[in-house]
Amino acid sequence: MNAPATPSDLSDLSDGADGTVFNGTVDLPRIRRAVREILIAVGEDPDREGLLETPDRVARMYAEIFSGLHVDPRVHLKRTFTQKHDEMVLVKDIEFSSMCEHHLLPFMGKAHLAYLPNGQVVGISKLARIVDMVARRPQVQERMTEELADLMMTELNARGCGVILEAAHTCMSIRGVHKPGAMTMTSAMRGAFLASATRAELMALIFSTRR
Ligand SMILES: Nc1nc2c(ncn2[C@@H]2O[C@H](COP(=O)(O)OP(=O)(O)OP(=O)(O)O)[C@@H](O)[C@H]2O)c(=O)[nH]1
Ligand SMILES: [Zn+2]
Repeated sequence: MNAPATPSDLSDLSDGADGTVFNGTVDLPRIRRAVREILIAVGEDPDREGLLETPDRVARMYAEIFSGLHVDPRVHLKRTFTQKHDEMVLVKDIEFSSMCEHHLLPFMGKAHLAYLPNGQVVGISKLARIVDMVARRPQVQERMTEELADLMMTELNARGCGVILEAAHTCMSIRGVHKPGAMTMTSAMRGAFLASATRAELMALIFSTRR
């Protein structure tokens, strides 16, 4: 069996076997071939009119929703500016959708990102940008939560940070255990947010104003 292709393998290639061009990071022709195989395996006819373009659509879709594998979210946290503000900064209700690595089905919900600045703050949109980037990978919710916390803590030189994700997993609703409405909550606390008072303040800011 061939070793899985890495981004650097693919970035050297300009054309796929069927003459189409790679986007530099994702092997689109390979995905097309695989989707065609899946259609045959489930008993479909990939040559019927409605399915003719499906392998290509799915390939382009995966290139989009897994684009976070080929980018470094730290770029968004490089530009900080001096601002006296010793209290918590929280951006809450950042909507995201990601892909469960066990079933390749979406999980989607909201991310809440908070940090305690250390003389420098970052543009608030950048916190939403790192959520978007990290979300576009196959993963489990716990890892996504931890990665966001580590990114903020390290890149912002923060005194502390807290990340809370709440998400619905379609692998738990449309199949398997069939529990639509179940929400999975995960949190990752670093530095000053490990103190119960700071953690409690964060929870109150996120959840107490909700109807
Ligand atoms: N901890 C965690 N588990 C997840 C996440 N996404 C999916 N899962 C779970 O991953 C597990 C995979 O379990 P398996 O027994 O290997 O797979 P399965 O037979 O398809 O399991 P069922 O979903 O129970 O039908 C399931 O319990 C999923 O609910 C996630 O983000 N975090
Ligand atoms: Zn799943």
